[in-house]
Amino acid sequence: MSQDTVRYEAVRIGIVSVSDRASAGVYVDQGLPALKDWLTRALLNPISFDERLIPDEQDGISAALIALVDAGCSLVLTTGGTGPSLRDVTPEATQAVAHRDMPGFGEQMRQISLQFVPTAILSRQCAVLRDKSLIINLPGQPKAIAETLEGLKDAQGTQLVNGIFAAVPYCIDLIGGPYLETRDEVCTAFRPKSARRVQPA
Ligand SMILES: Nc1ncnc2c1ncn2[C@@H]1O[C@H](COP(=O)(O)OP(=O)(O)OP(=O)(O)O)[C@@H](O)[C@H]1O
Ligand SMILES: Nc1nc2c(c(=O)[nH]1)N[C@H]1C(S)=C(S)[C@@H](COP(=O)(O)O)O[C@H]1N2
Repeated sequence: MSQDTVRYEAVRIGIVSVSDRASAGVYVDQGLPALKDWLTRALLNPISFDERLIPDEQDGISAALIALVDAGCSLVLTTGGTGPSLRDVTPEATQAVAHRDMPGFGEQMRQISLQFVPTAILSRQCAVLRDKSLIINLPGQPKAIAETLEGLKDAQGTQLVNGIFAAVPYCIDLIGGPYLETRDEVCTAFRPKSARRVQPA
């Protein structure tokens, strides 16, 4: 058993790429690889990914989210389908399975994304809780995944605007999930002092 396995709790993460064209094979999906790449770089915990590539259909998206939560995913990230086009229904599908709303994530994502593109204002992305799972919508542009999760850094790596992932580990603590730990060079998780665990040497 590796040191990582001993020290860090395992986490199951659902990743959902919502794209009519990628799911139909018109273009190669870049959403799932981008999500896996960023999460694997950011987290020290061993991750098992449960992935779905599906079209922009509200009922199908909601069904996928419910299945991932029921399968024990503490975190579910979607990418795509958050804009104003008539086919963009990911926020509606997410709200339809919500037990509680977490509006701060959408607010912060739009703030971050405005540092990158003026059209950030067009994203209706949201986050919700369902049972013991946090579900977060990210925009569909593959580059937007790291931008929203990680935030904005300067050339020296100094954080200028916090990414939303900084708040995810503490949120997962509060809903009874595994204790998530991040690599600081990618993302520094914020927890109040009283919630920090001392790691064994
Ligand atoms: N899963 C994906 N893989 C690769 N590129 C994507 C993916 N999703 C979106 N993109 C790119 O980002 C752009 C904006 O994403 P958006 O979610 O608005 O897609 P869309 O225009 O609704 O089309 P579709 O649902 O068919 O991907 C797309 O036009 C495409 O260039
Ligand atoms: N960080 C970031 N956020 C972004 C973008 C982006 O390129 N980077 N694109 C915007 C655009 S152009 C749109 S239309 C909305 C919704 O995108 P979606 O339909 O692909 O989810 O996300 C916005 N948010």
